[in-house]
Amino acid sequence: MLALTMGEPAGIGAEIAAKAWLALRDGGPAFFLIDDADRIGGVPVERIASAGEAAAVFPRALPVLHRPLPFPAVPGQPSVATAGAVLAAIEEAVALAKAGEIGGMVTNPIQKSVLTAAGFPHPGHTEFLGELAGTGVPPVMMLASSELRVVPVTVHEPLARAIARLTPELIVEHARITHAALVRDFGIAAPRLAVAGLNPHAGEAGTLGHEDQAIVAPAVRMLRDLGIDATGPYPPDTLFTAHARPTYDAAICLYHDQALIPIKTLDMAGGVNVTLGLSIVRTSPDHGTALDIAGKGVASPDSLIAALRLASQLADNRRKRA
Ligand SMILES: NC(=O)C1=CN([C@@H]2O[C@H](COP(=O)(O)OP(=O)(O)OC[C@H]3O[C@@H](n4cnc5c(N)ncnc54)[C@H](O)[C@@H]3O)[C@@H](O)[C@H]2O)C=CC1
Ligand SMILES: NCC(=O)COP(=O)(O)O
Repeated sequence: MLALTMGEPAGIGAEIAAKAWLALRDGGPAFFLIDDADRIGGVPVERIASAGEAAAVFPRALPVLHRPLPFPAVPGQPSVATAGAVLAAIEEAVALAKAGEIGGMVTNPIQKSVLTAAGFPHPGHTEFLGELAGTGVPPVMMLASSELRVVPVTVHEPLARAIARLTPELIVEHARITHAALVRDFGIAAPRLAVAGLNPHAGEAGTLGHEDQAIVAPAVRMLRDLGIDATGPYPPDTLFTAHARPTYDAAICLYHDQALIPIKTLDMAGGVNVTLGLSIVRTSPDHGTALDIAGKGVASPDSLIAALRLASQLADNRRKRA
């Protein structure tokens, strides 16, 4: 059983949750929604009092752990007034996962600017979950699809600051956490990591920037010394071609867009965001709140369905290895 959080109530979360239930009600994986049950439309809904009731309900209705909003959300118009409920749903799913009542949690997208305005101190779920369910290593973001897995070493920060923060140690730490997760959660016995360069042509032997030789290449050497099958730095413009992708299990990328542009361009509908390095399983769709189409009935549930399926697989793999 998986828990799905409400995400931003003014976004597409409730709509894609209902559509995902329609797609999965026969074959699963089963999930329940933590949200205000009164605002879920278009599908049969049943309130549940606990996670344990969800499995029996799922084949006939979308099970909802009813957590009322302080006032009705207006599609496309997020409000700081619902921030408390949004964050409480995430905390409740984490608590259920830590208690072993669910196999994992899937998060609907949050409107980060609104949560920041409400005083939320984290850039996103990833860092918040690191605080709630960390394992002594930093939480690491992975975006995964059937064609590509990417891990950005730096994430939600201005690009200039991200580049200034890059060190061999930071790259090695992210690559090690990725390697461990590929073994434990994805069931890959000997993962191959490809490390992207930073500059055009991975620095062209130092003539187009020093970072590839001074920071990225030493990180790759350190990883190989640790027994990890890491190679690079690779010129970023050819690392994601159809020819290159089958040669590695995950690409370690140096900043947010280096990782997310290729995967969203290749497979926006099938891409899933996974947080590595947690004590629990967490996935989410790769897209955001889509305020521009909220309430219009046109949102695609495909990435959420992929996130639910992947969370279920990761939970199964963890159970088997435990
Ligand atoms: N895991 C999370 O909580 C995430 C949250 N966000 C947040 O979402 C908010 C909006 O971010 P944007 O950059 O505008 O990205 P976005 O993904 O919400 O929207 C980008 C474009 O894709 C379309 N789109 C997104 N999901 C769709 C779907 N399921 N079906 C059909 N069309 C879809 C939107 O209509 C829009 O035109 C921001 O606050 C951002 O921080 C963004 C990514 C992940
Ligand atoms: N751009 C990816 C993203 O915003 C996901 O963030 P998170 O909320 O999963 O940390």
